[in-house]
Amino acid sequence: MILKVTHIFQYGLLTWSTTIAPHIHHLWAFLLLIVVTIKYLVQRSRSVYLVEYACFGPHSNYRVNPTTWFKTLRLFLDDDTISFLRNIFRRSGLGNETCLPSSLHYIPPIHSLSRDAKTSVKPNEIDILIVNCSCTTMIPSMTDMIIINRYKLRSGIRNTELSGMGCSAGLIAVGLARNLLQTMSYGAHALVVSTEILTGKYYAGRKRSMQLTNMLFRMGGAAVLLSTSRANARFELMHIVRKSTSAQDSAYHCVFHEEDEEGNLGLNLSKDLVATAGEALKSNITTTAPLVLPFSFLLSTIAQKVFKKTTSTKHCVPNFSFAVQHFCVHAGGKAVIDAVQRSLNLSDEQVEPSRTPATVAAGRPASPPSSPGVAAIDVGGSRGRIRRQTRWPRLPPREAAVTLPGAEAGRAVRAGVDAAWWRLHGPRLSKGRSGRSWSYGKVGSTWPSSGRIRRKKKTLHRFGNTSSSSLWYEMAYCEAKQLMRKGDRVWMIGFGSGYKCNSAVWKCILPSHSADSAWANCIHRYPMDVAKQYV
Ligand SMILES: CC(C)(COP(=O)(O)OP(=O)(O)OC[C@H]1O[C@@H](n2cnc3c(N)ncnc32)[C@H](O)[C@@H]1OP(=O)(O)O)[C@@H](O)C(=O)NCCC(=O)NCCSC(=O)CC(=O)O
Repeated sequence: MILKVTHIFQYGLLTWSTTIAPHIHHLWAFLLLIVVTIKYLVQRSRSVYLVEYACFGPHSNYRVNPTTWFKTLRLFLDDDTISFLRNIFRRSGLGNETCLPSSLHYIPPIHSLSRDAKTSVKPNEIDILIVNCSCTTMIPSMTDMIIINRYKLRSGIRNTELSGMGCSAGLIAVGLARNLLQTMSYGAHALVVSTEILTGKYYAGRKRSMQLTNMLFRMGGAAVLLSTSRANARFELMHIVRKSTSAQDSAYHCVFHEEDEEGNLGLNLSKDLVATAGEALKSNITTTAPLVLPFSFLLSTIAQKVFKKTTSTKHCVPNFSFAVQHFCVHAGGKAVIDAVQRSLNLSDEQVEPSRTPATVAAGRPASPPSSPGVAAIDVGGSRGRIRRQTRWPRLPPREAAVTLPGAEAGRAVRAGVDAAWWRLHGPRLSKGRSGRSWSYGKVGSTWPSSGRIRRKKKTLHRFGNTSSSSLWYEMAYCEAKQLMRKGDRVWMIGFGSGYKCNSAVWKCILPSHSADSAWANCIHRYPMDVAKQYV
C-alpha cells in the first residue's frame, strides 16, 4: 500500500515537473506585470487642471484719488516726504483707478471675493481649500472664518492657510493644491484663494523704503479652482518650479517686516530688491528652460553661445518665445518688470499684461495708411520684399529687409517672420482684397494716430501691486483682450519675500470668450494715453 502511494506521488511529481512547472514561470511573470501596472497606475502623478479662476474687481468707492490722498497724507507727513512720495507715485506706473481697503477710506467693507458664480461646482464639492495671505494671520484662520463658515463648505475639507510667504505665495498654494489633489480620488476639487489684507500693514512713519509699500500695494484677490478631472477644464498645469535664495543674507533681508527708528511697523523694501529678483529668476530659468524648451532648441542655444560669442560674458538666456506665448510677470513694481523684460529679452507686447508705461513709437508711420486698418505688412507681389514695416504689430528687427520667396503672400509673410511672432500675431492678420496687403485686427478699424503713444501696461496700472493675485489679473487681461488661443502656453513668474522666484507653466485648453468681471468695465480703455492721466 505504502509502495503504491509512493509510486503515485512520484508519478504526480514527475508529471507536474514536466508539464506544469515550465508554465508556472509564465504565470509568475504575468502576475508580476499586473502588479507593476496597477502600482504604476495608482502611483503615477495625475495631471492637474484649472477649471476656472476669478479676480476681485473692487468697487469704485475704494479707488485712490491721488489729489485727496496726498492732501490727507499732508496732515501727518512733512513736505519733503510728500514730494518724494508724489515723485514715486508718478513714476510707479500705477493709474488713478487702483484701490485701497475701506479702513483707509472709511467706507463699509464688501466681503465677497467675486460677485460671479462662474462654475457649476457646488461648495460641498470642494475637497481642498488653501488661502494665502502674507501680511495678516487671524484666529480662527481665514479659511475657517471667511470661507468655510460663510459658504458652509463640508466638514471633511482639507484646509490650509499660508502666511508670510510673500507675493509668490499664490504659486506655492497652487503647487500645494496639486500635490494634495494627486493623493485624492480622481476628480477632486481644490480651491485656492490668493489675497492680501493691507489694512493692518499701513505704514505711518517717514522712512522712504517703508513708505514705498504704501505707494505700490493695492487691494485685490483671486480665486482659482483646480481639479484632476479634465472635464470643463480651461488650462492644464504643466510645470511648477520653486526657487528660494533665502540662504543669502541680503536676499533674506530685502523684503522685511520691521520697526523703523520711531517704532512704526512696516514693510521695508530694500534698494537691492531688483538685483536679488534677477538672481532668483536666473536660478528659476535654469530649471524651467529644460522643461519647456525643445531639446534641439536648447542644444542650438548652447552651441551658439559656445561657438559664436565666446568673448561675451553675458548669461546665456534662451528665447522662451519659441515655447511660451504669454508671459505673466508679478506686477511688483516698474523696476521689477523692467528687469524681467531685460533678462528674458521680451518685447513690450510680451510684458503687456503686467507692465507700466512704455513708449511704442519707433517705426510708426507719420500718417495713417491710405485705407483704414491697412496694413501692418505690405507685400509687393509674388517676388516681393517687405516694403514698409511698422511696429504695430512689431516685427523682429532682423526680418526688416528680408527678401520673400516667390510664394503666395501669406506663406511669404509667415516665412519672413519669427515663428513666435507669427503664433502671437498671425491669426490677427488678414489679407486685403488685392491679396497684396495685410490688415491687423478688424478691417475698418482706424490706424493708431501718429506720434509718440505711451502705452499703460496694464495690471500694475489698473490694479497696482495686488501681491500674489497679480498673476491672475494678468492672465485675465490676456483673455479679456482675446489674445489667448487653444494650445497657447502661459508662463507665470512670481516673486516674493525670502527672496523667492516661483513659476508655473499652463497650457490653454479652452480660452474664455468673455472678460473677467475685474477687467470687463475697463479693458476697452487699454492701452491708454498716459498724458490724459493725473500725475
Ligand atoms: C519705485 C520705482 C517705481 C521708481 O522707479 P524710477 O526708475 O522711476 O526711479 P528710481 O528707481 O530712480 O527711484 C526714484 C527715487 O526713489 C528712491 N527709491 C527707489 N527705491 C527705493 C527703496 N527701495 N528705498 C528707498 N528709496 C528708494 C530712489 O533712491 C530715488 O530717489 P531720489 O529721487 O531721491 O534719488 C522703482 O524703483 C521700482 O519699481 N522699484 C521696485 C519696487 C519694489 O521693491 N517692488 C517689490 C515690492 S515687494 C513684492 O512685490 C513682492 C514681495 O517681494 O513679496
